[in-house]
Amino acid sequence: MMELKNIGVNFSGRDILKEVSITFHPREIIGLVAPNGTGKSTLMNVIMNYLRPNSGKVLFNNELEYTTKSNEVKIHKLVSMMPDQSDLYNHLSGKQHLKIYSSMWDSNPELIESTIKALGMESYVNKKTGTYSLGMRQRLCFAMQIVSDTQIMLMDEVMNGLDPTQVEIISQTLVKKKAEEKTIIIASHLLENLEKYANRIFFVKNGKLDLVEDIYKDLGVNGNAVIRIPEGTAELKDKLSVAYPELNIQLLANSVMLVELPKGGSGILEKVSAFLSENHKQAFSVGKMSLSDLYSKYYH
Ligand SMILES: Nc1ncnc2c1ncn2[C@@H]1O[C@H](COP(=O)(O)OP(=O)(O)OP(=O)(O)O)[C@@H](O)[C@H]1O
Repeated sequence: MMELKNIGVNFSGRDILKEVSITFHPREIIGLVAPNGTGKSTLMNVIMNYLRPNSGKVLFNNELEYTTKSNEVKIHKLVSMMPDQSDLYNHLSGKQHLKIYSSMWDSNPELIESTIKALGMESYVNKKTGTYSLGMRQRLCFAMQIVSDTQIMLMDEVMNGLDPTQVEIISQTLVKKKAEEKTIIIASHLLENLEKYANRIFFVKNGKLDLVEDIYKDLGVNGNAVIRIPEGTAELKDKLSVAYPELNIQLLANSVMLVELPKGGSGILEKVSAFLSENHKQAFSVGKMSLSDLYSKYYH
C-alpha cells in the first residue's frame, strides 16, 4: 500500500501538485490522464524520490518513508519506474538487460523466460538492442520492469509506439500482474485502452487528481445516457436548443455534440432523431459518454 499525504510541488511559483492525498492499494491499476505538461511525471518522480516535494510525504506499507538513504534502498525494492528507451545499452541483448534487472531486484529468475514468452520476444531477445525497432525497445522496457517484479510499478506512456496487437498483449499482462497483488500506476493518453483494465482513472488538473466517476457526476451530463452526435456545430446546437429548449446540449472541443437523456424523458430520442434527419445529420449513437468526450469537455 502506498499513501501520498498532502503532496505539494511548486516550480517557479506555479503549483504543479497541490495537497495531493491519495492511497493506492494492492490489486489495483490506476490511470493518470492529463494533457502534456500537467504533472503526471512530476507525481511519479515524487513517488520515486527523484524529486523532493515542497510539502507532504509518501508512505509505503504504513511504515516506510524517504527519510534516510537506507529507507530509500528498501523502498526501491518495493517500487520501480519503467525504464526509458534511452536507458537501454545498444551493445547488450534484450536478454542481458532482463538478467541485469532480475539480479538487481533479486527476483525469481524464471520470470525472465516466462516474460519473454508472454510478450512474444523470443525471435529477437538475444540480439543487441541497437538493432531493435521502437516497438521492440518499448516491449523490452516493459519486460524489464515486469522482471524486476516490484510490488508497485509506475509506467509512463507504456504503450508508446506499440502496434494494436502489442497493446493487447501488454494489456493482458497488466491484468495478470494486477491479479498478483501488484499496484500499477500508468500515465497514458490511450483512454479506451486504459478503461479496459484500470480500476480508477484520474484526470490531473490544477494540481489535483480528479476521479473520473466524480467528474461524470459533476459535469451535468448524465454519463450513462447521452445522444452522441459526432459532427456537431454551434449552428446545429443553437437550432436544436431553439426547437427543444428543455434539452441539455453540449458541444465539445472535439466537435462531438452531446444531448442528455434524462431518466424517464420519453420521446426525447425520437425528437432529436427526427430533428437530425431534417437537418441531414443521420449519424448519432446512444449510450454512455465516452472517456474521450469527457476528456475533451474537462480540458476545454
Ligand atoms: N525540474 C523542473 N523544473 C521546472 N519546471 C518543471 C520541472 N519538471 C517539470 N516542470 C514543469 O512542470 C509541469 C509538469 O511537468 P510533467 O513532466 O510532470 O508533465 P506531464 O504531465 O508528465 O507531461 P507529459 O504528458 O508531457 O509527460 C510542466 O509545465 C513542466 O515544464
